[in-house]
Amino acid sequence: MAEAMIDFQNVTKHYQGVQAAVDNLSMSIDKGAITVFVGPSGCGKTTSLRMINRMVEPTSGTITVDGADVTSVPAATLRRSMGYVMQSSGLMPHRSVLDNIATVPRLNGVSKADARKRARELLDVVGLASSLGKRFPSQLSGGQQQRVGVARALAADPPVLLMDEPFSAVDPVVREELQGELLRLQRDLAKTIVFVTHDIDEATILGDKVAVFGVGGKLAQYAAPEEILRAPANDFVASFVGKDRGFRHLGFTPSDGVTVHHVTTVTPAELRDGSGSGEWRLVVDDGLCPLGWAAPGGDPGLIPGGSLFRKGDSLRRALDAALSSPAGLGVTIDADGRVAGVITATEVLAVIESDRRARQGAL
Ligand SMILES: Nc1ncnc2c1ncn2[C@@H]1O[C@H](COP(=O)(O)OP(=O)(O)OP(=O)(O)O)[C@@H](O)[C@H]1O
Repeated sequence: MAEAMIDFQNVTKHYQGVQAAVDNLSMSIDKGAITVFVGPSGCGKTTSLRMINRMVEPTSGTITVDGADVTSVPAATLRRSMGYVMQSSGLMPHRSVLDNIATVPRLNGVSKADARKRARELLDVVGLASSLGKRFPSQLSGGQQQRVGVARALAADPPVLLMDEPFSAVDPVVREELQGELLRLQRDLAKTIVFVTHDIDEATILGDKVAVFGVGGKLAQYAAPEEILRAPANDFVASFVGKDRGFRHLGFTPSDGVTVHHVTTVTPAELRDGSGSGEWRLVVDDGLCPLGWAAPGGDPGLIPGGSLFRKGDSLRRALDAALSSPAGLGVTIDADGRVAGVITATEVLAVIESDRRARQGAL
């Protein structure tokens, strides 16, 4: 079993005039993992997050971090010991990017030169060019500002990172990029991350565990994302997760049962010079990497292919590859990107169906 880093024991928060923003929350957050708080607006996610670093004080109950009651540490010290990233990056507008990142180390007594050196390293860690260090926050894009926000939160190398809707103000493409970056960073850093979002897709992509909060600040379900998608605890969770949860769940289902078939390949030169064929042929370069498809018949035109599938990918990727292919055949590649064969949509669907039956039988 994973080791706990943060523990909520019967934690309740009443703001004046609000029934209960958080209602008797008890949960244990794993060390070195990403835990996502998700739920509709006003269900107490931010309040729960902020009680961890005492930006908000609970009305009752206890929170411990690494075994110590948070009230045993002065609030300001506690806050500095955890990274905090919020939606509107929260950068200081009149300070350069480097100085923003260096803020907490400076407060902790690190010399200006050392703090800036560390800030420059962190720009690289979050994928920003060092030349951006001299700019002011307003001279960066929204996505870059969020990266700086992450760098600033990491500056003092805190074991715990609190992230409150950090990617919700950027467009979907940048958001996906930032999510990928966070997962990459986390593979190296293994921080204890608590991440708030109201987007269930973001929650299932990022979370090792997901806590679904319901109306009235009650924890409705707390489990691994695949478990929440497969077996929502109640109607509220089921409706929050949405009708397409079955499809999302495929993202966690292995594709072992899908057979990879041989495919006829042809190079662009062979395609130009040769005669037609009665079947779809996969056009490949000299290194056997896929370039596209040649339709049955004599037309030498190259038709762009769909998404690619690697052995070991999820059933969702298998289905994507098969359905997005103009030939109805999902191109399978090996670890080096070379063609390994093709999969058919019919067979992928048959595996999905047998997986569904097996799961129903197990319930
Ligand atoms: N400082 C405050 N004073 C009074 N009520 C508050 C305060 N902060 C939050 N609340 C109320 O507490 C409840 C929970 O708010 P909270 O911000 O924790 O929810 P949330 O799930 O993070 O919502 P959102 O997704 O909209 O940010 C809401 O009803 C909110 O109006």
